[in-house]
Amino acid sequence: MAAMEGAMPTNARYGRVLLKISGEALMGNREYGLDPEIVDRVAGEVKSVVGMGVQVCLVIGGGNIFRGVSGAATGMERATADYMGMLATVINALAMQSALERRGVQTRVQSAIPMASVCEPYIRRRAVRHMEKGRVVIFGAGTGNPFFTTDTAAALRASEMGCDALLKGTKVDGVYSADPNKDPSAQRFESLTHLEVLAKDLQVMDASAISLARENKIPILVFSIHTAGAFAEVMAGRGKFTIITEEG
Ligand SMILES: Nc1ncnc2c1ncn2[C@@H]1O[C@H](COP(=O)(O)OP(=O)(O)OP(=O)(O)O)[C@@H](O)[C@H]1O
Ligand SMILES: O=c1ccn([C@@H]2O[C@H](COP(=O)(O)O)[C@@H](O)[C@H]2O)c(=O)[nH]1
Repeated sequence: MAAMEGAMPTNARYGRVLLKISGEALMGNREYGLDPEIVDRVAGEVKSVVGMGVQVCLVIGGGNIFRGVSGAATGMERATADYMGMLATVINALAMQSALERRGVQTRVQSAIPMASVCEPYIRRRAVRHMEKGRVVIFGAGTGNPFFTTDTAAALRASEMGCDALLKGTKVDGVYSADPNKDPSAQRFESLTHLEVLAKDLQVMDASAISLARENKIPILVFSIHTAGAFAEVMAGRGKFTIITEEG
C-alpha cells in the first residue's frame, strides 16, 4: 500500500487511489457544461479523502461538453471529434484544479496531449512523485489517443500509478443488471468479478477498462458522487457501492 510522505492513511482501505468522475455528473441539472457548486462540492469530497492520508489522482470525463461519437454522428471525422472530446476533459481538469486549490489542496494537471502553457505533460514518474508529496494529480486528455474513452484512461493511469483501487464516481450508486436510468426493475449488485461484468455486458464502464483493471488486479468501486460524503465513506469500506474484484 502506497503511503504519503510523513502520513499514514487513517481508516482508509487503500493507500493510493484513482477517482474517475464522469463529466456528466459535474453538469448537475444543466444541459451542458459545469455546475460550479457541484465542482466545488466534489472538490470538498476529494479534500476529505486527501485528509485521510490517501494519495489521490483523478480522471474526469468530458461527456458534459463533448463526446466523439456525437461529433461523428454529425458527419465529423471520428478522430477529430475524439480530439475535441479529449480537449473537453482538459477544461474539466482545470475547473477541478481551481476548485481544489481554492480549498487549499495542492494539485497538478498533467495532459496526455502536451499543452505547455496550460499544464504539465503526462510524465509517469513525475506524477507518482507529486502524489508522494500529497498533491492531487488530475490527468487530462484521456489516453491521448482517439477511439478510447476516459474510463480506459482511468484504468490505464491507475495501472501506471500502481493504484490500490479505481473508484468510479458517477450518477448511479453501483452496478445494476441493466442501466437503472432506463430499466427501473434493474437489480443492484453488491459485488462482482471483472469477468462477470464483461460476460453480462454491464455498461457501467467500458469493457477495455474492465479488462485492463482485471489484468492488473485492480479492484473497481462504483458509487454515486452525488451522495454527500460518499467518497470518504467508500474509502473506509462503508456506504453504498458495488465492488468489482478478481474474486467477486
Ligand atoms: N449495468 C449498469 N449499471 C449501472 N449503470 C449503468 C449500467 N449500464 C449503463 N449504466 C449507465 O452508466 C452511467 C455511468 O457512466 P457515465 O456515462 O456516467 O460515465 P462516463 O461515460 O464514463 O462519463 P461522461 O459522462 O464524462 O461521458 C450511469 O449513469 C448509468 O446510467
Ligand atoms: O483516451 C481518450 C479519452 C477520451 N476521448 C474522447 O473524449 C470524449 C470524452 O470522454 P468520455 O470518456 O466520453 O467522458 C470521448 O467521447 C472521446 O471522444 C478519446 O478520444 N480518447
